[in-house]
Amino acid sequence: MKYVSTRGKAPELNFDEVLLTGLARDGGLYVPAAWPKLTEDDLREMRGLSYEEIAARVMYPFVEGCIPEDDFAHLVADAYAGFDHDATCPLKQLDSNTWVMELFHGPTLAFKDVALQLLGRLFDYVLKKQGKRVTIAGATSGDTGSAAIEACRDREAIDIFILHPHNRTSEVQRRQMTSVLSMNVHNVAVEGTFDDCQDLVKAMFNDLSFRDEVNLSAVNSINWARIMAQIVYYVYAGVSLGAPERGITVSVPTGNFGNIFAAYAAREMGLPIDQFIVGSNSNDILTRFLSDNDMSMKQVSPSLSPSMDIQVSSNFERLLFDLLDRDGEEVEETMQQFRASGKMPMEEDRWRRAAKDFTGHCLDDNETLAAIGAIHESSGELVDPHTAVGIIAGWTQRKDPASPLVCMATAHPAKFPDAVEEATGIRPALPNKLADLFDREERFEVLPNSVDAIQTRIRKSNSAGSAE
Ligand SMILES: Cc1ncc(COP(=O)(O)O)c(C=O)c1O
Ligand SMILES: N[C@@H](CCOP(=O)(O)O)C(=O)O
Repeated sequence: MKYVSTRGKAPELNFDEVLLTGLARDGGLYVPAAWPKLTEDDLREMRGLSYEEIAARVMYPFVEGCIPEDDFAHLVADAYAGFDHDATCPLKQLDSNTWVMELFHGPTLAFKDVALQLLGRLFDYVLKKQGKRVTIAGATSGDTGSAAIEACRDREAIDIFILHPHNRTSEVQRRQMTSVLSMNVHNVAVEGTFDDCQDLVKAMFNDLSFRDEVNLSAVNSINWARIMAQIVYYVYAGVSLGAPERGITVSVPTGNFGNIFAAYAAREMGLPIDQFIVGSNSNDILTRFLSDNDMSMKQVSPSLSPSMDIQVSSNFERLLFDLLDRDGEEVEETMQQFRASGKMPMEEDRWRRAAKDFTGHCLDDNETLAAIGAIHESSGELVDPHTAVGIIAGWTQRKDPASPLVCMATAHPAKFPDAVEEATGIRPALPNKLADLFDREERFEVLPNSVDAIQTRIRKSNSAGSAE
């Protein structure tokens, strides 16, 4: 499998290069040169297989040529062995034709574990084979950070720096990151928003001499391997609910567009998906784009679903690449205009193509609280604010009531206990593995929103490491 950049100028890479590279050297994102196909028979044969077996089958074409099939199957099985549900990502029925796919049974209680538990192992495998070390820089609005830290802590060939927006994550999210005291883990609270953190990471990747000096790698969904691992649960949901004979509708609480893009990738591979529903909070740039072709940035406002407090959804560029018929130059121009003017130019017929498959819906904080309450009352389920946004988006926007609606439950309710308690009167307890989270020592430093400050911090740590 070869990978190409959405901006068309970076070299084509194979899987292990893509894994270590993160952002392409031309500023684009890597995608497969062609989508591997799942035939109807492939889908039928997956019925009744375990999550791990389906995962190994779905992902193997993406790594073929770099990792032998047996080794890959072992890495996959090991990645999910620590999940605390036998089905790994169970599907729970909410009403006669709505399912919730629980993606939060990994170590840090969010869907990020599904990809990052595998990524940590893939990094280890490839770095050992190549005798290399990397510095990982990641941006988080709360969940990627802890999942990445958990996946990379104490790994010999990795130093990991995670930037989170100071005072803009939930306390549980912050403590999950900052209470990991491993020597190779560095938490930085940036005086800014998640978008600022993400821009800092991208700026470090675009500084080619810095990225080569420290061997920069990524754990955010700019890294193709993240998307690859997220494709699996859509296939798992689809075959569990009748694929290839029957399609599904998916509803996904969306921020950086990685999760919903993985659903799109699953459809490009052959899984029947009838509709993609994008749920947002009051930071509603994607909903405005899908309803009115208005992709214009506004000031980001903090919400009860902080992991979606975002304006620039990185992975939208991967969809844009397909909407612009894989013309890298046009993608680059469009992205530059978006960054310069704050508004993405999009021709009507291209926008119509996107709006035909994708539907957006946004909820403000009051509606989110009401949603958590209503879902609890009607089904008995406690859901976190992100999941609630996705479920209501699904219920209001599904076009075909006969198509099974699968809503992605992206975080455990105990990650956002204040909102859940306000909405239902019930404070969800942290699972035992995190019961002492509020007693653990924390370590992080606060730095200004400045590339220089972050680069200096990374260099300082690298030179201390090499002096030891
Ligand atoms: C709990 C939760 N839900 C939804 C999202 C949005 O997912 P994505 O960024 O893949 O669109 C995130 C963050 O990414 C999250 O942490
Ligand atoms: N909501 C995310 C933001 C980063 O998204 P990613 O999927 O690109 O890693 C978070 O939890 O940090």
